[in-house]
Amino acid sequence: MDAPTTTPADNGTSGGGGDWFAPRPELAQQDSPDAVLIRRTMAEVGPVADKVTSYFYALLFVRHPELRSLFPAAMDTQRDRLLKALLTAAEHIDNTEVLVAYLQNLGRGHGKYGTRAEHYPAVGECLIGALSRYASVWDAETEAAWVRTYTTISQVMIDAAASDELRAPAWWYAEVVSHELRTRDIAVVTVRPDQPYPFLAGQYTSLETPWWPRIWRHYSFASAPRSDGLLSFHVKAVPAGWVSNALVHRARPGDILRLGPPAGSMTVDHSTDSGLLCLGGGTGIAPIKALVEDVAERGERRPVEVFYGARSDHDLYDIDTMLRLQQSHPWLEVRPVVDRNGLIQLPDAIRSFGPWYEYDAYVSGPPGMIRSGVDVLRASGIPSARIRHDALEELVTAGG
Ligand SMILES: NC(=O)C1=CN([C@@H]2O[C@H](COP(=O)(O)OP(=O)(O)OC[C@H]3O[C@@H](n4cnc5c(N)ncnc54)[C@H](O)[C@@H]3O)[C@@H](O)[C@H]2O)C=CC1
Repeated sequence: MDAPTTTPADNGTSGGGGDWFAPRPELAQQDSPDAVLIRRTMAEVGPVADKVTSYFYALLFVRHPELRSLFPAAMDTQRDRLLKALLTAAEHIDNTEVLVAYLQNLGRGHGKYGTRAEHYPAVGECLIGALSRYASVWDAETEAAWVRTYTTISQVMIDAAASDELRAPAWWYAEVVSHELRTRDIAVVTVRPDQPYPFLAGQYTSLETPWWPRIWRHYSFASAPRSDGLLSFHVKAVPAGWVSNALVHRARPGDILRLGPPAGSMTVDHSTDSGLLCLGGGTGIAPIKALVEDVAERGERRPVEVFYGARSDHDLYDIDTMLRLQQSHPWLEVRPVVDRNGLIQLPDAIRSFGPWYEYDAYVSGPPGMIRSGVDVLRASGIPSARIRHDALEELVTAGG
């Protein structure tokens, strides 16, 4: 199961990185009775999160061996994703808007795994089995709160998946039509989906290669939707990244990949004409390029300022494309930012320009860069609600 998708910077799901059992005491005042019990359990099991996760999967596969084939053969990266997503959802049980958006997206993304409505009770039963074993207080009231919460969670996901099934396939096959190695470890991979693939510039998809079945990784679309229906991704092979290495070093034209549905809300708000301030670090430039194309296609003339960061000149693998776009569009400014021995990092560069408080901001790149980028943007006067980036939980696995 996926972790949260794109979130505005301030909704609380993406700021903290890995600590997924941490209670959120600042929300305690508005908590419903169920939320109080849910958070208490989460605080209690936090210190033994690993054990809870192992026990949860042990229960699931022993009691429901038929579900094993829905998960990858090697469970290392998957291991805490399902539980983490469920607990993230439970944590937001009182925040209907965030919860529903998050769960609908999760429900949609699950068709590609072969998840069906009847699997949800099995997962719920094992979730409760694992929590009840490790929580220090587990009484009838706590169990009832978890059952109610899980029922709400699964119902939203089931409904979203069902309504999506009527509109779109659970996954698309996509044939690699070109594979261009830009540096030793970065490739631009272009694919042709077997059916129309509707998405918005700035979104991402999940992708499975034929070499690692059932291992899905997230990649942002590197272009706005094109009239020929082709989709491009910028992929960097990372150490121990099975999918990324396969895509960079093995994929060739003719290979068939699978794509999940599009996700993410790092998209352009066309209802305003505010300027766009975009920070793209490394392959994080891909969705930024898509956003620029989107503004250009709409014929908008709002200012767009792109800061494109890389560790070295050589790593600015897409600078020619960005500079070409700049030449064609007077409203676009592209500024390459190369680290000087780590002294100046991408987010620092925006401090020398501005003012930015009237801009909408878009941040894309490694999780550390997104975190510090959001801090710098806030400090420069852009309200959190106008800073968009994909959820950090997604990016951690996106690296693989
Ligand atoms: N939608 C998104 O947010 C997307 C995110 N990505 C992610 O972007 C990453 C790209 O990796 P690489 O190309 O190896 O990037 P990289 O490690 O070479 O860094 C790129 C830029 O980010 C800056 N940076 C890195 N860590 C920083 C930190 N802690 N604080 C401030 N600045 C920092 C560097 O100074 C450099 O300018 C991957 O993790 C990938 O998952 C890729 C595509 C889309």
